[in-house]
Parts: sequence; C-alpha cells; structure tokens
Amino acid sequence: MSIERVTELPFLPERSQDAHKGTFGRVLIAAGSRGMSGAACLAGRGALRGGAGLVYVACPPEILPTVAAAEPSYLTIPLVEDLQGHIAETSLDILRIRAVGMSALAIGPGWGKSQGLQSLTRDLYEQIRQPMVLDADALNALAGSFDQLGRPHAGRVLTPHPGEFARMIDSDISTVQDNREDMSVDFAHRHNVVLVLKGAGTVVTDGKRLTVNPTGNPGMATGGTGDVLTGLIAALLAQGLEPFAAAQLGAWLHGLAGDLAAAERSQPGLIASDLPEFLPGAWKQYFSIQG
Ligand SMILES: NC(=O)C1=CN([C@@H]2O[C@H](COP(=O)(O)OP(=O)(O)OC[C@H]3O[C@@H](n4cnc5c(N)ncnc54)[C@H](OP(=O)(O)O)[C@@H]3O)[C@@H](O)[C@H]2O)[C@@H](O)CC1
Ligand SMILES: Nc1ncnc2c1ncn2[C@@H]1O[C@H](COP(=O)(O)OP(=O)(O)O)[C@@H](O)[C@H]1O
Ligand SMILES: [Mg+2]
Repeated sequence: MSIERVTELPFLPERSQDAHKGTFGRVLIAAGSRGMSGAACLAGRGALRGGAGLVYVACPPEILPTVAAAEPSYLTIPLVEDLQGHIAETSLDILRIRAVGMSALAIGPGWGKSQGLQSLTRDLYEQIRQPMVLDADALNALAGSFDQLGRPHAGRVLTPHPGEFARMIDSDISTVQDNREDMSVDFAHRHNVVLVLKGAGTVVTDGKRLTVNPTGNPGMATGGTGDVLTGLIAALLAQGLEPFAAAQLGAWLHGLAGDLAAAERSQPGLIASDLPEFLPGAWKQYFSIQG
C-alpha cells in the first residue's frame, strides 16, 4: 500500500464581507461529567476560537451551570445524567434530535467510564449523519469493538493519545510509540476513519494520506490541551473542511498556539486554557502563509 505524504496545509478561504454566523457552522460538543466540567469548557473554547459560528455544549445537568458560566458564548443543552454524574445512555434521543441542525459533533472529553456510555457511543457513531470527532472516553468506550461497528453516515475523526490508542487496539504504549505511523495508517485504513495519534509529532492519516504535524512542544503536556484540539477539529469540520484536512489543520493550529503560548509564558507555565487564547495568533500566521 503506497501512502501519500502530505506537507502542504489545506486551504480555508478568508471570510467574505457578507458572511454571517450560519456560514461557519454549528458545533455540538457532548462532554463532561461530575468532576470534569473543565473538559467540556475547554473543548467548547477550542471550537469557538476555531471559528465555528455557534457552539452548543451538551452535558450532564449537574455541571451545566458551571459550563455556562465559564463562557457566555456557549449555548448549552442539558442531557440526562446517571447517579455517578455521567451522561446517561438515555441521552441518545436528545442528541439525535439536536444533531439534526448541526454541522459537526464532538464527543468524549471528560465523560468518564460507564456501561451506558459504551452503547451510547456505538449508537452515535453509527446513527449521526454529521461528521464527528471522537476523543478520550468515547474512544475508551469503543475499545475492542471497532470491528463490530456499522458503517457511519459521515466522516469520523478519532483523536487518541498513545495510551488511548493502545487501549483501542489492545496493544501497549511502547509498541504504539515504536510504530506510530504504521499502526495509525493500518487502523485508519481498516476502519475507514481519520486517525489523529497525538503526542510529539502528531500523526494524521486517513489510511491513504499521512502527515506528521511539525508544530507543538512539551509545554503542551498538561491536562486539557487535548480537549481543546477536539473542539478545534470539530469547528474546522463545521466550516466545511473534509475530515483529513480538518484534522491536519487542527493539529497544526493547535501546536502553533502552543508554540506561541510557550514563547510568551514558558513551557512549564503553559496551561490548557492558554491555547484558545493563542489560537488567534496561530490563525494570523496561517492566513499570512496562505497569502
Ligand atoms: N479539566 C478536565 O476536566 C480534564 C479532563 N480530562 C479527561 O480525563 C479523562 C481521562 O483522560 P487521561 O488522558 O487523563 O487518562 P488516560 O486515558 O488514562 O491516559 C493516561 C495514559 O495515557 C498515557 N499517555 C498519554 N499521553 C501519552 C503520550 N503522549 N505518550 C505516551 N503515553 C501517553 C499515560 O502514560 P503514563 O502517564 O503512564 O506514562 C497513561 O498511561 C478523559 O475523559 C479526559 O478528557 C483530561 O483531559 C484532563 C483535563
Ligand atoms: N511533547 C509534546 N510535544 C508536542 N505536543 C504535545 C506534547 N505532549 C503533549 N502534546 C499535545 O498535547 C495534547 C494532549 O492531549 P491529551 O493527551 O488528550 O490531553 P488531555 O486529555 O489532558 O486533554 C495533544 O494534542 C498532544 O499532541
Ligand atoms: Mg485527552
């Protein structure tokens, strides 16, 4: 199998003068649980600074006031929660109905683990008609069952870190790290998804094309930075980029925001909520390169 190595960034046109928020898509992010409202907030910020026209954060009712207070730009959707404060399986109907008006979804950050989340994730993966980013506990929920999944209706972008990827394919972290490109290409090809294997030199592949992201630094090894990436890629999907392009540009902008943040605030001083703040600078560099 010959793999095309992509180095050029995808093209996203500058905004036309008469654009409105509907032009840039609606993103629905289903995220968070008791103790992990931050993951929902960070993913939402990534989507807003990624340029989505409207960002809806759907989360357990218990954490909804916290999420809404973190960012007035969010619209919020209360889901059903279980006794542990996780999103309950019975949230499926709400998510299916609300997904209809959306351009892209992102699921998984800060979900935690429960039996109900396994069937919820499988149903969302198979039934939702919009492109979708799956991260963190949505990936844990599907671990070991990717072969049994039905063909989805739209693109699926999976964003594991090496620990999550090892869990997904029943391997171990050192084997994954020794074979980052081959294992990512093999998985993406087999399951017809875009795989984003995070960590230094994030690999993005759809099984036919591959790129290794050149931006980013160890300052980004701090809780919540991956949640920002999830929302950012969803925003790029919502603006019409195809899944591989959205993942490639998302990883590049995210890493560059990390580099700009580290230059100003140092690597140890970088925290996840800095990344959305430095995304505008990353966007400026992107548009200056595009000419
Ligand atoms: N504010 C909030 O609400 C936040 C909420 N969050 C939410 O927390 C939930 C749990 O997610 P999680 O990633 O923390 O735990 P988990 O899946 O057990 O992974 C750890 C394992 O992976 C490994 N590993 C990771 N990266 C690696 C690398 N580059 N290279 C190599 N290894 C690497 C790591 O390795 P080790 O440390 O053992 O070396 C360890 O084995 C999830 O829902 C998330 O969204 C967080 O986003 C934080 C902010
Ligand atoms: N050494 C590094 N160099 C470049 N990027 C890194 C490095 N360490 C972490 N990152 C990036 O930070 C993010 C961490 O994501 P993740 O592990 O999901 O964190 P969390 O779940 O806490 O949000 C990923 O985008 C990853 O590529
Ligand atoms: Mg993560």
